[in-house]
Amino acid sequence: MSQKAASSTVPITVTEIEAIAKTRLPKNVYDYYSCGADEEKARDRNVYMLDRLLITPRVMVDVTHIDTSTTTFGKRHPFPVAFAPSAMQRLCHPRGEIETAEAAASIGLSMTLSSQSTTSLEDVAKACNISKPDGPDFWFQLYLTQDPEYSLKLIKRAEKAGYTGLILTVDTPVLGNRINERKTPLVLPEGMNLENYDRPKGERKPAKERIFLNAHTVEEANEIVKESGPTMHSSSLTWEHTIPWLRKATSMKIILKGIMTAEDAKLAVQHGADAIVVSNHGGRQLDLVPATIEVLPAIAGAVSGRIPVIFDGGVRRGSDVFKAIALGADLVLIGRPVLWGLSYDGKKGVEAICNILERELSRTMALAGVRSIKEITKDSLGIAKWNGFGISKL
Ligand SMILES: Cc1cc2nc3c(=O)[nH]c(=O)nc-3n(C[C@H](O)[C@H](O)[C@H](O)COP(=O)(O)O)c2cc1C
Ligand SMILES: CCCCC(=O)C(=O)O
Repeated sequence: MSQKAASSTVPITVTEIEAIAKTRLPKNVYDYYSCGADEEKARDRNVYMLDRLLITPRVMVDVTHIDTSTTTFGKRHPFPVAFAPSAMQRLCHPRGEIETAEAAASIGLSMTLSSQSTTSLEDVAKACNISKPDGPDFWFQLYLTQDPEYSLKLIKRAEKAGYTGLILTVDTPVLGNRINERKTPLVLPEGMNLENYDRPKGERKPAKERIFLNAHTVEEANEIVKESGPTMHSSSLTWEHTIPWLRKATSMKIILKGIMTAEDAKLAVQHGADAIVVSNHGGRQLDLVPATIEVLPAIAGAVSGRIPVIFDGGVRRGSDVFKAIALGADLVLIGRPVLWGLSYDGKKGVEAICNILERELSRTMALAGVRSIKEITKDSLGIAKWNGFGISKL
């Protein structure tokens, strides 16, 4: 190894990039990004359960050519990773969501813009020319609001701007109990707004200076809605009404984010969802739920290839992507790693995160003896036996 390489300070793992981001972000912003709900057990379990899975490598396989690419909805992804929606990215970088979108476009990975973005959906679309036929898919994440007409306007705007998928987040009827956020409420600085919500100029922010258009309890929601009006999130989504209503409203793909059981996955298929995201919201909603990797096999089994199964929660290495694919995911979303990359070095930082994950995935595949995404199956995985020595195959 050359002296230069040996003394390089360039971060080479996602964890190293997070450590740098932590030193650059104000404490309350870092805490908001990193936190989970309640005792953060679900957030930590996502990572812990991925770590418990072991890879059982096969040798004497010619791995001279590794192909990490995959296709969903007819779009080719250079590797099976896309960006999860995450709110308020200008808190980590002055150009926030635009830098993230530029990184997505340059690497060719799909991105979901949060409805709670600090850059408007139109500005992101324009900056990155999201309708380019050879570019990646850009999806728009939606929290349905109390007033369906208000949501409808947002949906129409997203469609007109060129977003091809609508990710409806279904795990947030009320906000999870985020202890840090309750103790030190995060208030957006002057000049920063939730740009997709077209409140008339000068109208005050939601009650109690909440920046989230959501409440911690149903009682609080009923109180706040009187003051904050139609932008308040809805707690009344149902299988019977919500998907048919969305179907009428838009021709974008409808993707349900926050599915954690095989039963709900089947209902999503029955009600015509185009895809689901297996997600516990990065452990930020209900604490003490299973890790997403634990529920993935049953959900993938229930869906049985009828629609794409997208996965998120705790993915920090290429080997985590490998494990999720092995257990039935078609595509893997990363949430916090994008925020760490953005805080570290804007677009370049997000690209660095992607490059790290791609290289790690490709190396994992070569060392495990598989050559393509299709060849990654649960045959490559094992788990240490609870009560003794040895490995159980999954
Ligand atoms: C700071 C932050 C903001 C988030 N904002 C949103 C959001 O606006 N909409 C949404 O559906 N999910 C949101 N999520 C959840 C992510 O989309 C994703 O499910 C989760 O972060 C995945 O876990 P990971 O961070 O361990 O990769 C947010 C997550 C974080 C950490
Ligand atoms: C109402 C939720 C706001 C953003 C979000 O989803 C998160 O912080 O996890």
